[in-house]
Amino acid sequence: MEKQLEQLRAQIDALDEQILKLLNERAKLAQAVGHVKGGSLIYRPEREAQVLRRLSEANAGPLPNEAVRLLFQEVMSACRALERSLTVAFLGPEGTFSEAAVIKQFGHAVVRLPAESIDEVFRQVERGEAGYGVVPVENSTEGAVSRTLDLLMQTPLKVCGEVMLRVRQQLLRRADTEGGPEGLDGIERVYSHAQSLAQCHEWLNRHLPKAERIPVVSNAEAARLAAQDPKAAAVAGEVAAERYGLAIVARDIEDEPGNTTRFLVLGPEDAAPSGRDKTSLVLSAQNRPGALLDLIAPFSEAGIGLNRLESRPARSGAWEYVFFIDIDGHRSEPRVAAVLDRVRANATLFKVLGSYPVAV
Ligand SMILES: O=C(O)C(=O)C[C@]1(C(=O)O)C=C[C@@H](O)C=C1
Repeated sequence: MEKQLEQLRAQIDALDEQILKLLNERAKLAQAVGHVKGGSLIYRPEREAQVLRRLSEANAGPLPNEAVRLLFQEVMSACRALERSLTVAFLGPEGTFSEAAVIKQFGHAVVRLPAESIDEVFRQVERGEAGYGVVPVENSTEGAVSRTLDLLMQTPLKVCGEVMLRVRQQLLRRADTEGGPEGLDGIERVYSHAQSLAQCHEWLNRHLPKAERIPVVSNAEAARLAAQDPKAAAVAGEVAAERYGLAIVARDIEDEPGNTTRFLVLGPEDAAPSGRDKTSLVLSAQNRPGALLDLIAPFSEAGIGLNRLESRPARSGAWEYVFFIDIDGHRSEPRVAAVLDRVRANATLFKVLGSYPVAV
């Protein structure tokens, strides 16, 4: 057996050297691309999406596509960092799902800048303190993040990407609590972000009906508080458990098994076409019956899929609404551009938030 192991490991060593050589060749090409680009934007979300999609299609296994995606996102992250270092702002503190979304989209070779609020993420990118920002926009269980929608209306920034993150909530508690970390005994308080509490509403009703639910600014803050209080637990992600040294006493406690949060990437420009894109818009119609349906009719007439419609009060105090709409396609495709012109002509407010690749 020893002999066999040795032989196999020698083969792995030889392959690792080849992979390393190839990776460095790739890195040199990325550096050359960086020189060709000159002073223009280094981060090209459409190209990164194309690379990841192509490799998923080419993948013959046994590595699953998810692993291939992760590995190559890190390869591109490292290559990109050779061209220029990127700073990405997100809703902090460290250990939140927003940080996990940054890593999923940009890899580890970026500077991650935790911000205190969604407003602050927008401001940091607007002021140029961060090149990009990542903000949550909707959750499959809880719906829209209204603060993000309100800020999107005003910002000069563009949406240049989206990230889909499967959100798994854990119940965390100090490992040294009475009865050991296995039980729920003695939990009088549960801290978490209001959205996470809502996502685990049924589970908490069933397992901790008497515990007080205390909403705090973030899941990471909840974990920090639970680490100081033996009678408390926190609902948060696995990264928060690691960061605050807490035990996971119940796993995957979200009520919806497919619980997913969608994040948007904000930057100075939107993305070029990648072949599979979305466009986000905000518009408003006159305040009369049927006005919205008339306004969006051109999309279905042109066969353009409308995959999200969210309304927010226009803050005019007159029961007027603005509508956030995501459509299939890139704003530069002639078919899409023609319909956008038609819709713009009839809208009282019209803003293209950006076109970007569908999440990979
Ligand atoms: O193709 C480019 O424009 C590159 O800079 C190379 C590369 C890559 O490593 O593949 C790196 C950064 C970009 O965001 C996209 C792709």
